Amino acid sequence: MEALELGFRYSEVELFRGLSFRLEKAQVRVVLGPSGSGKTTLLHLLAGLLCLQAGDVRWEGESIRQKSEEKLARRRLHTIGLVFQHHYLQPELTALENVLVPGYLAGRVDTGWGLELLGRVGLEKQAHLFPKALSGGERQRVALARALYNRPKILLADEPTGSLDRRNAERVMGLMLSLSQELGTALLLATHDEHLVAGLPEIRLG
Ligand SMILES: Nc1ncnc2c1ncn2[C@@H]1O[C@H](COP(=O)(O)OP(=O)(O)OP(=O)(O)O)[C@@H](O)[C@H]1O
Repeated sequence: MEALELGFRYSEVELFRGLSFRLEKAQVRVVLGPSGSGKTTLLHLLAGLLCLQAGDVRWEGESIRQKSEEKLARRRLHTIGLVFQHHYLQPELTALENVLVPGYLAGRVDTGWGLELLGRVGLEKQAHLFPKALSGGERQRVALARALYNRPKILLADEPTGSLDRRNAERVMGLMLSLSQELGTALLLATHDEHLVAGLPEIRLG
């Protein structure tokens, strides 16, 4: 993924301008900046969820600028995995069914792979539980498994540990780093928590 001279403003407030960087296969970068500096906005632009103003975003060398909503949505399924501060699991689906949702959307459901991913995040025994029966850390681990189901090229994570205690935050962080390395997925992680990501290469806003 490539960001080329990205700029964005909400009316009078300019969040950033001339922001360029590349994310290669399995590369990790952290977006740091105070509250309101535009971390979420940047991730939404990179995911094609917000209209570009200045500059461009390229997925695997291809500009997303001219793509229709429909084309973008189809490409996004295989290109981008998303994890947010809130897990956004479907309450009426089990952990396994939640992990399989991107597979349904992409027309490629593989229960074995879903179970394997749940195993990788330490939740094989919870596969058939509903989200309400899981702890906060467990729900976020299901959300991570779901984000990786289609083997995306890039995982975009927006404050993914923001609602977890220290121990769970470190566990989710560790899993995100190890699984994305293993699958060759690049990771771009926005956070306030500088301690949790100390030593990782950063993009600083604000
Ligand atoms: N739809 C919108 N219309 C106007 N201003 C907006 C809109 N969405 C966000 N903003 C403003 O843009 C700024 C950046 O928001 P953004 O959510 O990207 O920041 P952030 O760095 O992710 O913040 P936080 O760390 O608090 O989540 C904020 O000042 C916010 O109020």
